[in-house]
Amino acid sequence: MITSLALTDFRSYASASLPVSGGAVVLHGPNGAGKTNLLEAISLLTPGKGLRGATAQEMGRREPGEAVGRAWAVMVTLHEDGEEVRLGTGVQTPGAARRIVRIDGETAPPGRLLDHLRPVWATPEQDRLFSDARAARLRFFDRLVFAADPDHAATVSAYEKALRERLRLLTDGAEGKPADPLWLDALEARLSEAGARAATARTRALVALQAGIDARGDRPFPQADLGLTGAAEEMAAAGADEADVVGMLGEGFVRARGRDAAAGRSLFGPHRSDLTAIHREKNRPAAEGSSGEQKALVLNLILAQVGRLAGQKAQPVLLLDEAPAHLDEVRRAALFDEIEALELQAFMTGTERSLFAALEGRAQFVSVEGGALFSPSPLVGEGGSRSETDEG
Ligand SMILES: Nc1ncnc2c1ncn2[C@@H]1O[C@H](COP(=O)(O)OP(=O)(O)OP(=O)(O)O)[C@@H](O)[C@H]1O
Repeated sequence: MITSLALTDFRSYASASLPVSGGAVVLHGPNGAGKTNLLEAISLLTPGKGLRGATAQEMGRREPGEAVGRAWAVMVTLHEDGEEVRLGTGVQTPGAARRIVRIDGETAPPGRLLDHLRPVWATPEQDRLFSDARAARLRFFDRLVFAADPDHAATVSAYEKALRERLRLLTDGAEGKPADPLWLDALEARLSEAGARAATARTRALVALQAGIDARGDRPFPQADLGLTGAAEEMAAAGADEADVVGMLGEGFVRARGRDAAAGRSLFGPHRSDLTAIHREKNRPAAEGSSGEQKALVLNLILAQVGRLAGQKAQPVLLLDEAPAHLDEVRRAALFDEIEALELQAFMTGTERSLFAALEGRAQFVSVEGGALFSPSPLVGEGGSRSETDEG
């Protein structure tokens, strides 16, 4: 459980800190107050670019007129099996491109964060997840996969790195410098192995997720029948050996060389796989659903996933940006009840406190305004009041 949070020169925050209670934390305040920035900060305590998909440079605070973002830091303290663990991330020089990760003060590879915390998020961008571009949907799904299967993050990033290198080699070749065939073979071998591993992990996660969704039939959220497109995923789902998937991908990459070089894009491989969903009750593709329906489908998927992770040492933490605003009252109440029932830690944003009326007395309410955080409400289980203000 996250017990405190501190930000330094992160986005709109010069310096802010917040003691956090377990369960639901409601961040409310006007547009532009910094609510999403706070969720983004927590989303950086997992490998990747966080919930905005932004670069480390964009995250450093800039005063008007400043061209380069400052050095920034995000720190959280966790309670884990009775022990305190400190996770931190940030950059030490203004404008640095690569953020570093610290666990209990020691520099650590980002993947180690997943030993402690598994943030899962839903943002307004996902309201059109199923009708949106394929790449965004696959990224969303991959994140759900690696919340339960940390190795998947490393697999996907190794795959993407090899894919970029192969394309560079092929496009250099198209400009007259022939690609070194041995290097190309080596890259494609690496790609095929990582690609097969990723496809297998996705397929396994899909089965588990679908089971989780099916077990949630009594909830007032729409259910999805999920599927994965992509030759590698289809082979994995049919029970093929991973070695056979590696072989199929290897041949595919060789065949695609000329086409990829001409197009300047990688047109073959499991980076082009897709998550499909049928709205079960309506028996229609989720892509045709309204944004409210898509949001509810996405939340059901996320809740099924965090439900699987709840109670494990590496704790799931749910980050819901403006989710309640997009749900009707019944689903909103169901969401809040579920967060409580699963004993999840969840940070939720909304412009109006009234959207969270059902949580009054059951959650920590934090008012966010102008880069400052204020939490005057009595905290659940503590009987007293606690307040915290920081300069913005
Ligand atoms: N690097 C940065 N330096 C300084 N300010 C920043 C930086 N990046 C973003 N901001 C500011 O943060 C504010 C946006 O904060 P955020 O997105 O968290 O708002 P919000 O409270 O979620 O608003 P909404 O309700 O509209 O979604 C904007 O005013 C933006 O200018």
